[in-house]
Amino acid sequence: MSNKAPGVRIGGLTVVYKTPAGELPAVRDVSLTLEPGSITGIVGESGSGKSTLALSLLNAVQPPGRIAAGSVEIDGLGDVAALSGEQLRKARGKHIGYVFQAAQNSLNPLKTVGKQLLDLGRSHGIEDLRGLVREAKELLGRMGLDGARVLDSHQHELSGGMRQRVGIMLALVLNAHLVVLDEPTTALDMITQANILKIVREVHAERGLTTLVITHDIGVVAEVADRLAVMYGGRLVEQGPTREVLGAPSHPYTRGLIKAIPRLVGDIDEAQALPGRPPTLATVPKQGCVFRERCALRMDVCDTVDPEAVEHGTRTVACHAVTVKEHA
Ligand SMILES: Nc1ncnc2c1ncn2[C@@H]1O[C@H](COP(=O)(O)OP(=O)(O)OP(=O)(O)O)[C@@H](O)[C@H]1O
Repeated sequence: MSNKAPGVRIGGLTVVYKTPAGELPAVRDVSLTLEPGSITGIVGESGSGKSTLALSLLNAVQPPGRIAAGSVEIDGLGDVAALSGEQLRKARGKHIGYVFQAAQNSLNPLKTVGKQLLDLGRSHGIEDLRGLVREAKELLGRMGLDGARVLDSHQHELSGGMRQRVGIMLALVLNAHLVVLDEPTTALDMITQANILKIVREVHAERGLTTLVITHDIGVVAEVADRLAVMYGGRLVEQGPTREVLGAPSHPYTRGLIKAIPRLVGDIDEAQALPGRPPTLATVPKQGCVFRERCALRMDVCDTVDPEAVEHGTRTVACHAVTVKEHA
């Protein structure tokens, strides 16, 4: 991979998990482009398939899951869905930096953070390990931590929020140009969360990265993401420039998500929770629109035909009601 921000093209991606009821899709026919140098936010409620999509970028979906269809083309790496073994190991870390959702608990409890950093560096053939440590301290310092102390600590000596920052440091320290952050700041209070995301944005700009941030909280990405992609029941229901999506959401689900966040609505009394619950793998409708059970705009066609993602200007929306309105 060259030394600049890669573009990523996810095409027709379907990822299934084996369940007692057979193989069921957690991500279904998702197409999404990450433009080089952009920050994309993926939002959606729990179970919508966000983490599964993120894992697919590293071809790291584990059994009982598998990529059943589609491709993930990353500039300089090719289709990662077709990579395996050593090629894949090298790509992770050095070309694709990542923090997985459980990062707070994924450190080795028996080794100090510094020892784990050196292991990471060695496993990727880094010769200048002193430089690596310097870089790690610098990143931790920027995130408000005492770098030397953190590197000397074991996992149990760090709070959840500190561990999350360690996770972000590990994702950035090898200088990968594609960075995937899955719920990177959930253990932090709101102010620290905002600060950390500001730093992520700064590092992103300084290094010229392509970044993907995954969260259930649309407010988290509102300030950092250039583009937003909204997932529901394994489908990508709306995507477009953040300002446009937040300012004038098209899909009824996006509207519901935004209405539910007091700090986006501006007034805590006006925030309204979206009624109903998101589907699970077993309850996602097999035909028709996945959102129809909770949708105020439901029409007959929604019960039988899954809406295609249709481009409306800079926006892509998968909703029959929106398509009908646009063409009226
Ligand atoms: N190993 C697995 N086996 C079976 N089903 C799974 C497995 N991992 C995830 N799933 C299911 O796939 C669906 C998508 O899960 P995923 O974790 O990708 O969603 P998510 O949007 O990231 O949610 P969360 O924020 O809660 O992690 C869910 O219904 C989940 O229960």
